[in-house]
Amino acid sequence: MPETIIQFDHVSKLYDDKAVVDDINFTIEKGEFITILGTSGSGKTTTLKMINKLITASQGTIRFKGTDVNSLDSVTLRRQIGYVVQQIGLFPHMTVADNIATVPKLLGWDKDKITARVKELLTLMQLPFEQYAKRYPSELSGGQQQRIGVARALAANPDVMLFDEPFGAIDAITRNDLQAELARIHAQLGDKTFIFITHDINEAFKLGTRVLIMDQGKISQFDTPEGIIANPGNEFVRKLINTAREQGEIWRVHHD
Ligand SMILES: Nc1ncnc2c1ncn2[C@@H]1O[C@H](COP(=O)(O)OP(=O)(O)OP(=O)(O)O)[C@@H](O)[C@H]1O
Repeated sequence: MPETIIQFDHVSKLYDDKAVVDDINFTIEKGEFITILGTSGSGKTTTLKMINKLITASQGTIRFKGTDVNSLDSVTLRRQIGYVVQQIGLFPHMTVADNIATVPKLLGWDKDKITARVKELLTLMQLPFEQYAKRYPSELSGGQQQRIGVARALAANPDVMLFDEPFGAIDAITRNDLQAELARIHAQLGDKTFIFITHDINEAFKLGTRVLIMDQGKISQFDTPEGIIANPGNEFVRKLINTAREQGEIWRVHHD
């Protein structure tokens, strides 16, 4: 049975009377990998930040596991929601292990449990503990730093992970590796819900079990990649798919 984890019910966000998120409705089930795709300024980040209450909705109701987020304490809510952004924000003066252990330490876990968790997460990220635990962020590549950012967000075992363009500043080859790793991690963790913002249609369609497409504060379409390709919901979605197709043409090789 699908189990709803997040629900937006007529949610809007207004700045100076202008709706940047405009009366949106959607439901996310536990264990899904949702990608949010849209042009710059379409309201993706605002939508994501309303889930963990970094931004408060102006209208409507957002439910986390059935409870209105407004009636939940922000700290308690955020403990259940990991958050990864492009500007990773690792603490530069702390080792990799200490960075990953930030939240477990705040929660007062004992030392052995923290070390075991750090080891487990570094293994999951395919960064050997012996080699990486004592390094500082400046001694890692951008892609490795991003993996540590993901490990840190996963440390206290949240139900939901929010990703705001985490691979935006990463080169194409590393980005491809990180996409594959994230898909593997999601599959390996089993019941975690991932919500991932990207500008990149290929990334969105490759990673998402469903893709939520936003345009000017509204949802253009929310469906599986196959469903969207087979049946684009409106002109904006059709344009988006055609643009990706045209870009793909560049790589077509003629053999004769
Ligand atoms: N604090 C604010 N005050 C006024 N307007 C804001 C504020 N924060 C965001 N906006 C506006 O809301 C709109 C949506 O912003 P948002 O960051 O959600 O877009 P986005 O789809 O994530 O864009 P991008 O892909 O460029 O990050 C934008 O037009 C932005 O200028």
